[in-house]
Amino acid sequence: MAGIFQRSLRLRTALRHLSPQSPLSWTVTGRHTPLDLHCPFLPSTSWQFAVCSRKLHTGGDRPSPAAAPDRLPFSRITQEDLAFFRKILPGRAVTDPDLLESSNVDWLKSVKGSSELLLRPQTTEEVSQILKYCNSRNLAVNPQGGNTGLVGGSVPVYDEIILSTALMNNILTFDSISGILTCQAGCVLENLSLYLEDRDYIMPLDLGAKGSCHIGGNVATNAGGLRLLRYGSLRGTVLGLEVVLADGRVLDCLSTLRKDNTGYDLKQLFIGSEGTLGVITSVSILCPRKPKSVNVVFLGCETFEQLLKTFQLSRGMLGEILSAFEFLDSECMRLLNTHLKLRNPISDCPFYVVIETSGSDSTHDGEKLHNFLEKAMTSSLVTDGTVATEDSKIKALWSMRERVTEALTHDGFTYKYDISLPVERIYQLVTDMREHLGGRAKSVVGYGHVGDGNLHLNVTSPVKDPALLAAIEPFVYEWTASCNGSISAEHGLGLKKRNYIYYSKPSQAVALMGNIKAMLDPKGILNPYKTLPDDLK
Ligand SMILES: O=C(O)CC[C@@H](O)C(=O)O
Ligand SMILES: [Zn+2]
Repeated sequence: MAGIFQRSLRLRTALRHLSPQSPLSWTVTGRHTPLDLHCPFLPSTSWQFAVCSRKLHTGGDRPSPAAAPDRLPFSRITQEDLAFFRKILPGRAVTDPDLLESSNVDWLKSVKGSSELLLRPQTTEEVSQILKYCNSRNLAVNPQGGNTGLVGGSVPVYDEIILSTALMNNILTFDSISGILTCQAGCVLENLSLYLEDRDYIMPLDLGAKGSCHIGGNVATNAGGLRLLRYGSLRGTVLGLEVVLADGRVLDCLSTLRKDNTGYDLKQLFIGSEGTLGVITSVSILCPRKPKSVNVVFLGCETFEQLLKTFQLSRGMLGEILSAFEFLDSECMRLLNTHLKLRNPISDCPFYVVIETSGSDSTHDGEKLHNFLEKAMTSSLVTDGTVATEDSKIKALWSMRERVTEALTHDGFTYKYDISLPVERIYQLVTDMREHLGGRAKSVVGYGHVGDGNLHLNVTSPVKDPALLAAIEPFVYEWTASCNGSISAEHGLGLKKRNYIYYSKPSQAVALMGNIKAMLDPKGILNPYKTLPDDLK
């Protein structure tokens, strides 16, 4: 009883900060979590595949394990090739193995290539020269941005040449009337955010990895992140792209127009293509105005049903100011406590919610948030909560959600699933997975973007465990297909998930993807072994 009293007291105290008499003026700052890699290095054979010939719920075959992909017959780099690259990129054709090390391995340290050449172009013209040459010589190329991907798409699998966009980091133009930013692909997302904030705008995209990911990589993977609920996907906010095709031709679709119905919208082909159809060199993007008032609350719910009702209530009562509705479960909280020593800001609950509002009037927003929280509390939807009023606390609250991925890297080997489902089903998969595994895993955690119906299901084990993997897959994919969900909501397919594509796409669609690949990259030199399934190679 005392506990319940204390909980509601805390929320009531928090609500007082939201009264119209004390309007809020919070801002959310610095959400980037430095990437701290301490997980043991895993051998390059650590990926596991399953192949299924068509979508399961339409009556396909059961997937069966397959080996790592065979190295396709690309040429090996010769001294003449090196001389060419050194000539066109003086001092920027890197062969030192120590310098290549971090570009050869992914952020999770689960995929490791053995590339011997890293190219660092600065201009579109240089990218064009590189690809023209590689295409003529049949040299495979791995385009790389900030290398923060989670599906092994951003690193070489064998000895593909790494083409980094790191030095293509200039902002080209910014139109302060319409909020359209045009920049090179290698601009770091956080740098773009800072640039825009000085001009009263923000990026429509925000992710935990913003301190290192590149906008070109974000577009190439159609990254979702924390603001999608409010500002929509990159498919809507990217207005134009400049792309270098496999043979070196430059496709200039760098439009800054909101409306353009002159035939096919070709840029869409490259958004989410994971570097398999072309190398994105410049991006123009529509940016929202910087909100004048940003508020963050952290709430606890007893059941996922209550959490969903809280989401429904927030949509109704907060309306257009709702900018994020994220969740994590108590297992995530345990890992945050254990591995990162982050303290739960409220009392222990089975589920936690991070809600962000972004609006233009702090009094109005504070009032709305106050009424919403009052209603959520009196309807017994939330059992505890806290409201941040200072920057440091706001940052701390966001950390509880943003640093779950980092906490997981300290929990052993992690099997990661990024699933899109009808929102009312998203936690059922976690519950069913726990029951299905019956204690064989170290941790089974669920978190993600409630507002987008996107679950991040992660299963850990002390070491890589093929028997555990066999229990997780294909169960997780069959479960997802049975709800007509997607096996990749926002992380892409990369190397790790590509052979599961048939669970979420009909075979005719996959075949058409193969036709498009063959038309744009007939020799298959761009990011081989990624996105497209083995049976299309
Ligand atoms: O690590 C993951 O599974 C999710 C990473 C990211 O998409 C997030 O939403 O935090
Ligand atoms: Zn996510």
